[in-house]
Amino acid sequence: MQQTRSEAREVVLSVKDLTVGFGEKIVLDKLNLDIYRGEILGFVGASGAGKSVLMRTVLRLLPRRSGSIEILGADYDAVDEVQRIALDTRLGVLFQHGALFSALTVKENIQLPMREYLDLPQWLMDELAYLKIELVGLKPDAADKYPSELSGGMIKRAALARALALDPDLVFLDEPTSGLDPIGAAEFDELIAQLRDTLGLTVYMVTHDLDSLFSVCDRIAVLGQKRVLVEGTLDDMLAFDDPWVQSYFRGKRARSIPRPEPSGGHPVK
Ligand SMILES: Nc1ncnc2c1ncn2[C@@H]1O[C@H](COP(=O)(O)OP(=O)(O)OP(=O)(O)O)[C@@H](O)[C@H]1O
Repeated sequence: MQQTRSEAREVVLSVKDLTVGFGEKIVLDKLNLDIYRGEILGFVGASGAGKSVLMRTVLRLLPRRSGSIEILGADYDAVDEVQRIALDTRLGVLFQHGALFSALTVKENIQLPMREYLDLPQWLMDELAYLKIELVGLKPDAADKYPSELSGGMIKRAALARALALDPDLVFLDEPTSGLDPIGAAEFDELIAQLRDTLGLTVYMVTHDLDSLFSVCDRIAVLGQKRVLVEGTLDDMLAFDDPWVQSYFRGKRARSIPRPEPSGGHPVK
């Protein structure tokens, strides 16, 4: 039943038989993964399993040995330079720890992708930057602040504003709530869900945060044994017979987090 519904949905990222390695070491081996338009996919796995490697390979920051990656219906290897740049503008990335440029203000950080990809007058880039700042729930006076003057939560929001600078379709978030206190993390999760609903974003979120997985992710994929071990709903995770998956989703921490009702909205689709 679920498969029929998934098949009808538009695939915005399709990874097929992806193999990535460093020297003798194979990190990902014939990995397959699809992400559907409008969903928030939570990507989990043990430390060192290769979550960041996968994200960086999809973003073409790392080379792959074999396999194909289709983003928004286009095969990166088959498009020309102009189409490649156009595709890049439809992707937003929030790297772990925010990764803002410390010598630039929030506004200038947000305007970096605009400068790189668009040819806009300064006044328009200023207006757009203020729009993004508002969109992520920051006050306008954050625009002229430097990253060192911001709290951890504000840095995450500013980095998210930069990821949204070019109005992307697909956003990659690498551990967006790491380092935030539980309230800050819950607010950030709420913001992600809100942006998905209002902007129609598709979100690929690498996370260790069980609260995020339980509260905002529509689907979960687990990386293990160099591939996607299991993907689906929380119930699929709970039913999956693997020691790491069982201890992760049924462990003490997981049990202490209230799960939403299956019919109540987010996690089960
Ligand atoms: N540039 C690189 N050169 C060599 N090995 C690398 C490189 N990048 C990553 N690796 C290795 O690939 C493996 C997967 O790393 P990765 O950072 O993707 O793990 P992860 O699942 O994101 O872990 P974590 O949850 O701790 O962030 C690790 O063994 C790492 O040492």
